[in-house]
Amino acid sequence: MANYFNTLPLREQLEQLGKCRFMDSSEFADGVDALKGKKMVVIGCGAQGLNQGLNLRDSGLDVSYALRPEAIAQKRQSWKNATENGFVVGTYEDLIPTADVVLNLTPDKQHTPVVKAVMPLMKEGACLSYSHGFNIVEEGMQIREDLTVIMVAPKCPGSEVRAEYVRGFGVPTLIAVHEDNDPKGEGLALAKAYAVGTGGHKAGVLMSSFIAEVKSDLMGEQTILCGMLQTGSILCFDKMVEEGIDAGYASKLIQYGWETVTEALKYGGVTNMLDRLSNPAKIKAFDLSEELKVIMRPLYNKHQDDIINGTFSRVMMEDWANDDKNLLGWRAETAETNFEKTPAGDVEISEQEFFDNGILMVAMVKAGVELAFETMTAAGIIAESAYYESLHETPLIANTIARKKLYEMNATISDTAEYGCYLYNHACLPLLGDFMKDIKTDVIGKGLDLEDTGVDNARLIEVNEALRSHPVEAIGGILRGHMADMKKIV
Ligand SMILES: NC(=O)C1=CN([C@@H]2O[C@H](COP(=O)(O)OP(=O)(O)OC[C@H]3O[C@@H](n4cnc5c(N)ncnc54)[C@H](OP(=O)(O)O)[C@@H]3O)[C@@H](O)[C@H]2O)C=CC1
Ligand SMILES: CC(=O)[C@](C)(O)C(=O)O
Ligand SMILES: [Mg+2]
Ligand SMILES: [Mg+2]
Repeated sequence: MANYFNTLPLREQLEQLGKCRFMDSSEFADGVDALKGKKMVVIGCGAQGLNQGLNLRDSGLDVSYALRPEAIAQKRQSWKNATENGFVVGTYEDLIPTADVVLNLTPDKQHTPVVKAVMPLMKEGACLSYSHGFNIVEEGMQIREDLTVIMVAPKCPGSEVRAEYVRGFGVPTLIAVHEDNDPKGEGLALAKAYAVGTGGHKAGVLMSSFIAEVKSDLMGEQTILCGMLQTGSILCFDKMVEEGIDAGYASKLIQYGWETVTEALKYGGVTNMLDRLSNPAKIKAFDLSEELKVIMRPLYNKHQDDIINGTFSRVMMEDWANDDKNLLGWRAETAETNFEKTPAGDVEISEQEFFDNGILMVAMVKAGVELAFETMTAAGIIAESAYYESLHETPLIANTIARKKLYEMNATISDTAEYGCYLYNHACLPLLGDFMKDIKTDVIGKGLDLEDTGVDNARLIEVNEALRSHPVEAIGGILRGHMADMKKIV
């Protein structure tokens, strides 16, 4: 097999990268009807598998789990996830032959062997679904021509796919039908019903392509969503402790700070997040983010370029072949960081204090969101997709850090995302070395010690105009307008 994207002429590459249409809510009027009475068999009861299955069942659909023999024999976590939630669990031989839709929710590294094992058992004309385009695009997996192949990709960690559904909302979702595998022309109906079943239609669904999804998803996770939050956590914690701030306070400010400041982002974009700061702090955060964007832009460009030309996938697959040596080594290193090893202190921090004492964190989120958005759209990703993949998903990732720090984030996201997060972190930590030397506690840990809270009006007007005029704010205003069911997280 070869990288499918690289076999295409530029014209088709651009066409596929540009597939992105925001779907009107009326297109989901049939709800889950196309899947009613159909057997949905999920392979892999992990982050996406369990949580998507819970949502689909609550939406009235018939969901069961086909697990690999050792998971059943050893009663592994995936077996516990499925059985403790009352799902039918069986082997591939038990469940696949009668399945109408097989949901491949195993790790990307396992997709080729899993699909090869399952395809011969699938009945004529069944449907195979993915939640990420890697296997089809980066590996060029060929699927039996009588099978329908679709993608329903939540732009969100598995745990929050469930959490937002339970709140009565959902998470932005990209759907696609693999053009080489839609023999009965039913792929779109199945994908739409699946997106309604997970609750994605309440947040927003894009008619996308396997290529557009994979080239944006890899970028989001390797930069703002996971990489920046990891790098920012480590740098901000070490700086605060170095400057004499109580380690427990520093740990708590970061662990819960990302969630607090990015909740403002989720509701009102970068503008609202910075509006939560005092005027002097807003200008300080703006200036820091501009500095960060200049320093980090080459790294964002490199990651996007490596994703587009297949270098990232090739390098990651070399690690797959090397028993995940880098992934496991970087995971172990992360666990040894001071931030991870310092529990959040038993100290009260008010919602506003997270902003006032987290100016640098706000600056890092602004810089990462804008850079990721700018770089994706420059590479041919359409604005709606870039918005979901940069701004909207950041608070959803921050929710995982609030639960159990970087450990929880890296355990909940896919192994592919975790690998990309560490790749970014390894490059960005040294890149920000000089920048961090000039950082003091007024922007992280203590807040500005303001004698004079006055600001220069011309500068403030300039900053406010710059905030509001960034393209991520324009598309964000439109897309958030369709999120009528958005709920507070607490
Ligand atoms: N994690 C996330 O939030 C997101 C993930 N995705 C995509 O969703 C898909 C699933 O990812 P994710 O939920 O993170 O996966 P997880 O790593 O959470 O879960 C994978 C599951 O698959 C099982 N599994 C592992 N290897 C095999 C194998 N060889 N054969 C059969 N089952 C196996 C594991 O169970 P056991 O080891 O017990 O057998 C585990 O339950 C991926 O394509 C990913 O890119 C998309 C969006 C977000
Ligand atoms: C959670 C999500 O959307 C990621 C980061 O793309 C992933 O886990 O692969
Ligand atoms: Mg993603
Ligand atoms: Mg991903």
